[in-house]
Amino acid sequence: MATDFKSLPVIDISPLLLKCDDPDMAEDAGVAEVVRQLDRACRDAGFFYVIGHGISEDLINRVREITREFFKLPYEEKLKIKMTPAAGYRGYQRIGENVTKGVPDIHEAIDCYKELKQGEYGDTGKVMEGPNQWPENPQEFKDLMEEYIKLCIDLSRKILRGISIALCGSPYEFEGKMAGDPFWVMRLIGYPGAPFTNGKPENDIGCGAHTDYGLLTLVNQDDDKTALQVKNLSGDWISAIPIPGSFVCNIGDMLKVLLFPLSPSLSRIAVDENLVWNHMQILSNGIYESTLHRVINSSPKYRVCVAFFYETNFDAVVEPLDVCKQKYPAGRKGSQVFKRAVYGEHLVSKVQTNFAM
Ligand SMILES: N=C(N)NCCCC[C@H](N)C(=O)O
Ligand SMILES: O=C(O)CCC(=O)C(=O)O
Ligand SMILES: [Fe+2]
Repeated sequence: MATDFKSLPVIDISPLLLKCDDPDMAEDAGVAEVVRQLDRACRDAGFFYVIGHGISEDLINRVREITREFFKLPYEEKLKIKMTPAAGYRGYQRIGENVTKGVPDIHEAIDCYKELKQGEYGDTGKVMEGPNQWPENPQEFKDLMEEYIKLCIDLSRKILRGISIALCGSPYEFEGKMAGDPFWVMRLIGYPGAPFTNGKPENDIGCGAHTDYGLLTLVNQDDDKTALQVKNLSGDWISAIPIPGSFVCNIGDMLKVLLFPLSPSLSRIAVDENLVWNHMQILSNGIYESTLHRVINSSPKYRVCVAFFYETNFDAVVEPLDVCKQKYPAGRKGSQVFKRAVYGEHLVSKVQTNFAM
């Protein structure tokens, strides 16, 4: 994030969706306005709400409700789809099992990932191999989620056409070699309601401050609790107050990489706090950054969030787009920083350190 934003912008992307299959879409006035708003939002906050996205509010709500029902099941039932390294880190994890910066997160979740063909990406890919583990009951669970995933993939690709135009003019920078076969992650997450002590909610950290790993995240959150917080330049936490039917959308580490040029000696994203580059950040030569965010559910009610992460190809070598190097040869802060990251390596290094098992 580059500014002291006090709220997150709302972007109606319907003009972009109308034209997004037209190679000349950038010349359309409606598209140009959406692109301007996306660019502003990515520079200022790295976060924005998306409305006019064409995914029915009914489906968005059903996906959260069926997730809520699953988390209500007895623990033994949930353990039938337990997440383990042998299962490619896919499946159910209990409260406190996911760890962020050494602190257990107060959430439970089902993690699923694009299914990889055996051996497709060598040793790195092997870590993530395995079929997704879906609950047996209710029966429609898997079908509903698979329908939702398809729509999220499609929507993300379209939003990225707009962001691509914002960065370099061509709508297709995030297709082909970079993200023509996009990896994706979906986390179905449940945050217990805050316990009350002495009449005050005890604010457990549902998910500690982090950035997301890939290109673009679509957050589908409960309408009636405010819990997701985004850090601005001054260090204030700005709440992503729910807007029913919207997605909270944010850019991840790979876009950051695409925008900033990495030290040639670094073959993967450095773990140092100040050197963490999101996909989006590398791709954009630092013009866009992935923004720190966290979750605190201070409502007494259980909160559900379905987060969809649209990433580059698993084996994409992400480095600044040529156009970004030309436009911003010295990077955003005036110092030449060359960065490059292999997305799959970044993901695996995260996943392997995310769990206390
Ligand atoms: N696939 C994504 N982006 N998951 C985000 C999870 C963030 C929390 C995780 N423990 C961490 O420390 O990264
Ligand atoms: O629960 C939320 O609102 C967001 C969760 C999140 O940031 C994540 O899973 O990466
Ligand atoms: Fe996140």
